[in-house]
Amino acid sequence: MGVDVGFDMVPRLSNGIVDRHNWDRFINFIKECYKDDDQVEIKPNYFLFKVGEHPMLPFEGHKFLRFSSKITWNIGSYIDRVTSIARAHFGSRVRVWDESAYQSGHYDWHEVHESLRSYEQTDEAEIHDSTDPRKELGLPLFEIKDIPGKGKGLIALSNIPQGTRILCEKPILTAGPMPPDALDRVLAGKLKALSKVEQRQFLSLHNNHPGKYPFRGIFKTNALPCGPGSSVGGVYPMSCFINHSCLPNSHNNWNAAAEHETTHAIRPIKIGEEVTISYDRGGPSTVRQDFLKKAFGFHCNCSGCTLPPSELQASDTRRLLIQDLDNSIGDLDRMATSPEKSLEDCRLLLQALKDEFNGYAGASIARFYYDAFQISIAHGDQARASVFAERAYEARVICEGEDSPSTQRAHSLALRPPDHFSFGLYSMKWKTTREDIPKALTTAQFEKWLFREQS
Ligand SMILES: C[S@@+](CC[C@H](N)C(=O)[O-])C[C@H]1O[C@@H](n2cnc3c(N)ncnc32)[C@H](O)[C@@H]1O
Repeated sequence: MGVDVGFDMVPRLSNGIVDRHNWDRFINFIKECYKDDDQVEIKPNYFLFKVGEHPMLPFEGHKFLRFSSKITWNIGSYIDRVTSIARAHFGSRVRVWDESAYQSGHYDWHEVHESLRSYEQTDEAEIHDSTDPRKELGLPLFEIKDIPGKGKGLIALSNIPQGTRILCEKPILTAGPMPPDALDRVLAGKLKALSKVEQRQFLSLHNNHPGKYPFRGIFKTNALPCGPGSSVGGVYPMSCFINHSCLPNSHNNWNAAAEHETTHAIRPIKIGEEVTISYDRGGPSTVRQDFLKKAFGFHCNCSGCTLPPSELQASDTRRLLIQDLDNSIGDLDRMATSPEKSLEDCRLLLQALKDEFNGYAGASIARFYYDAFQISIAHGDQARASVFAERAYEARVICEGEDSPSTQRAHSLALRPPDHFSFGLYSMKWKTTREDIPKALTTAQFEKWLFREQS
């Protein structure tokens, strides 16, 4: 017998880039604190504290639920110190409990023992990440190669973890919309002013529209919009070699502040795999196929378009659902009068995106968490707005990096939701503060609270 004391991580950490980064900092801190202590042993996958009941801290934070032990003569100072370091890194997520004060932990012991067992196994992707010498040495992550049926494309030379910045480039040139002859003339003028190397880079790009206006043809085939919906396009030395997939593994983004284009891995990419982005505008496979044929002159044979018939039908249904939900979330009258319905649509849409993109929906996830933020803050709910903005931030870090203005904006809104212009715009009927974010719910309960689901 005896009483247990310790802390639980509530809600548990995700395997996303932000939580991983915070956990790594915490683990490094622990390592530094106990580097001269024989009672703390570094095992391949975790720290083992050889006091009390030998509590452990794994190197992979998403596996961690609890640090605790029965009270013995030598454990107290270890529990206290690890708890205060954890608190400094994770704040109110660290839930302290003490059975001698009639408090019990948040998780049941079955869950905790399962998490402890998982410490022994290392995730396959992480083995690749940590042992890949190319990444360590800063060597190129890809090569440009001929790809059957697609012209050239980018092939990964190493395993690329989610969130990695694969490319960051300034445009060779940019241009806005204008009639074909004028565009060709403008481009010819811009080309003349470039260096020989840049001229060669531009002229080596693919042209889907050969004929009267060769410069315009190259531009139309390759230009990436300078921001969502922008009519100005930019042409890049390497980013323009990235081919399309309807289930892309990467996301490209124009950073207006830095005036550069980035490409980030939105899911882990295996060595030898092609790096892909999406050129399409959504919708079911036939609509995507028509668009890609008309705008880019190819028939898409990506893994999303070549699913077996029943799976393709399910995917098409999800894509239509995503479009319908997107439209209804954009209805401002509904957001004002029935915000709970708009929020429910966000929940359904996020679930449909996760199902359709196998958990890696990239920037769409950030966009719809931001919609959920707007719905909440427009009715005065700072608590939920803050959580939604934090999730939009985490998704943006993966797709665009910390230096993107949208990422930074999501981060500051997570800290100060009322800074948003629409704070209380429709009502204050959901009024809360950030202090009202619940701290003692299970993950499932927390999600229900977040989306205001009736139980
Ligand atoms: C921006 S370029 C991409 C690089 C191009 N493959 C090259 O060799 O320069 C766009 C063109 O690449 C080709 N392409 C891109 N994605 C493709 C895909 N999934 N299947 C076949 N062709 C593709 C099409 O010809 C398209 O017009």
